[in-house]
Amino acid sequence: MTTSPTRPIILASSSPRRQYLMKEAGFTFTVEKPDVEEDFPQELPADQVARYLAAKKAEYFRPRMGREIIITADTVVILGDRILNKPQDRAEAIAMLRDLSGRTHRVMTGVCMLSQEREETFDDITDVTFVKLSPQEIDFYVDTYKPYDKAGAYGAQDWIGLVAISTIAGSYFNVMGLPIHKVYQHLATW
Ligand SMILES: Cc1cn([C@H]2C[C@H](O)[C@@H](COP(=O)(O)OP(=O)(O)OP(=O)(O)O)O2)c(=O)[nH]c1=O
Repeated sequence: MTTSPTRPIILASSSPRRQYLMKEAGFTFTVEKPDVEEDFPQELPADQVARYLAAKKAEYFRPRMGREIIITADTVVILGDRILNKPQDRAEAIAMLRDLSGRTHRVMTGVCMLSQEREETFDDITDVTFVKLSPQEIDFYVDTYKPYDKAGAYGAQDWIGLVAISTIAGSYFNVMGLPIHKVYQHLATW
């Protein structure tokens, strides 16, 4: 039922979760990896960071674009007005999970679609509530799952998502890395 656009799609992402979601939604695409430093201006409001970084990843491909549609994305975790990106090391991962424990945070994924003629950027928000986690549970998770490639130091699809997420308001797949329902809607207009 998925009608892929007539132009080839490049999913420019190294995230296996994004590749999985695009495939399961029925799209045909090739994968390339953006090689971009994921930094952003400090003065940028937290709710614009995901879209900014998605657009930055897409810009990387602009000089080499043919007739494809490039799709890039970026997922950030926002706690209060702090952005939690990927943890640099074990200590930072543990600190992030201690902060997330027993509280509600916001997950934003920004998506950028780029062709030679058109650029579209959008995002999606999911509010996620964690139960309280013990220091032992946090240590176990970090040491076993090594969530260094994940924003906020956790994967909703991992053990911690199963035992710690009490409520989700919004798209679960957005938390995993791609608001696939919005990608589907937007691609129908390309
Ligand atoms: C919060 C959360 C994040 N994540 C992942 C999604 C993203 O892959 C990652 C955030 O990093 P991103 O920079 O968004 O993506 P990436 O570096 O993995 O891939 P690329 O830039 O090549 O597209 O965290 C989960 O898998 N589960 C979760 O619950």
